[in-house]
Amino acid sequence: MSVKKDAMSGKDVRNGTSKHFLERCASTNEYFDIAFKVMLLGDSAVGKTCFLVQFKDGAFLAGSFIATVGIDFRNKVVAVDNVKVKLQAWLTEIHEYAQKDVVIMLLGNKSDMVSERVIKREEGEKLAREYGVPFMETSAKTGVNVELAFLAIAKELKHRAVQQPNEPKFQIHDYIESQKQKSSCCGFL
Ligand SMILES: Nc1nc2c(ncn2[C@@H]2O[C@H](COP(=O)(O)OP(=O)(O)OP(=O)(O)O)[C@@H](O)[C@H]2O)c(=O)[nH]1
Repeated sequence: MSVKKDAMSGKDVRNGTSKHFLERCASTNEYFDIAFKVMLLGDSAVGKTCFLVQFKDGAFLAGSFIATVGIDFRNKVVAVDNVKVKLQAWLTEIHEYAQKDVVIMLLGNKSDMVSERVIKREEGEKLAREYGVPFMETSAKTGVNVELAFLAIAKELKHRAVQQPNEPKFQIHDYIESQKQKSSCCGFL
């Protein structure tokens, strides 16, 4: 999962001032303060669409698998410390290089498929350590850690965008370690 910053749409959220000019998301009708783009990257069938649907609608898309062709585009607004952050997700292969300040997280999805596990949790943790990114195992089916993955990204982005001078830096690794549910994984997003 990776995220890059979007334009602030002309709102004044600098230094955490309370001057938030709420905008409304056209597709969900929800108000938000700041918007960021989220991209889910991974091999076909690892569960990117299901992961997003679980986060957005709280439901699992069971049944026959239809590969996404083109861009699958959804919006969701999450609240972080009273700031409404809009996350847009682009589900497709993204032929674009990430910006330097991109926020990246490694997810091992399908953690509910215990007996069919093909990748050890330790392997995921090792890979994440090599790249210096947070890692967690998730399940789009049961919902384990789905909300947390998006919330951690939203918190990191919000803290970067609306950082108070005396506020301690948000530690995404620590936050995830304290919040994540351990489970048993198969495909990497
Ligand atoms: N058991 C289980 N099955 C899952 C999970 N996530 C997705 N699936 C199943 O895996 C298959 C592929 O899921 P998709 O979400 O369509 O995969 P995708 O990564 O979006 O695939 P592309 O569109 O080809 O990129 C579907 O049959 C889903 O029902 C999960 O967490 N657990």
